[in-house]
Amino acid sequence: MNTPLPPRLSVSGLEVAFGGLTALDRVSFDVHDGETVALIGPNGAGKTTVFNAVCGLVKPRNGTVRIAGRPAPAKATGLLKSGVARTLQGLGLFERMSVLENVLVPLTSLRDPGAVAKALGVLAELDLVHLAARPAGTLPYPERKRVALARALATDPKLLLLDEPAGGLGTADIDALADLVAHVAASGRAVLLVEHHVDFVMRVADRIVVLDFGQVIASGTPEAVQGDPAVEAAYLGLEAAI
Ligand SMILES: Nc1ncnc2c1ncn2[C@@H]1O[C@H](COP(=O)(O)OP(=O)(O)OP(=O)(O)O)[C@@H](O)[C@H]1O
Repeated sequence: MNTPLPPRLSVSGLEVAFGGLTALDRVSFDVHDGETVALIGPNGAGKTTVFNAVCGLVKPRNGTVRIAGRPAPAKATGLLKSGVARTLQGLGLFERMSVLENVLVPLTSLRDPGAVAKALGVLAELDLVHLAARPAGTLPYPERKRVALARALATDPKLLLLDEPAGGLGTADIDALADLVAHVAASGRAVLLVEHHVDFVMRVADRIVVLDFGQVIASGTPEAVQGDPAVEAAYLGLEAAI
């Protein structure tokens, strides 16, 4: 009999406090290979803190983060080696460096001998080759977002963490992004994304985990979560009501 594989990401009983503020309270969820999970919730619900805890940027008071059954490494290079890549809300591009140089950064830190070929490959996949020599800071926002995504995909991660990937994009770019995320998941990768854009979430997520005041108040398929009274109450009065 085959032993089932552990989830690509398993967050269990996560508790994070900032001084007297409990930012995460016993948060648990899994993300499996080939699955896209969206983490949603009102402002301040704790979504970014989950990402930061997964990446070792904040230390939980309690709970565990496991990547493919092993404790998550705390350092950036360790995470890359474990097959984890992340995009940031603020993109975090090196503005004066070229698009190609930005995408090379994680590959170089892994001392990947095929770095240039891989970077060019991912730039081609994201229709960015023609911009490879341009300083990242000179590009329009949607292209800069694509560069950040290319940089995250360059190391061929098994788990991709996307922080507000649809934020600031127009309809056509969001459509293209949704197709890309579907393609990434269909290739067997696990995707965890934080997002406020409800239509995008409903379109790409296999499952949604809803946070409010640091607690998971609902989780399930987009259809199940959409009709959940606790979710409606959490969003009550907010423009982004799901
Ligand atoms: N470094 C920090 N020091 C103190 N408090 C923090 C810190 N980081 C986050 N918090 C607090 O923790 C709570 C959760 O914040 P977090 O940024 O994770 O929420 P979020 O759901 O990502 O919000 P948003 O949708 O606005 O990005 C908030 O009350 C926030 O003010």
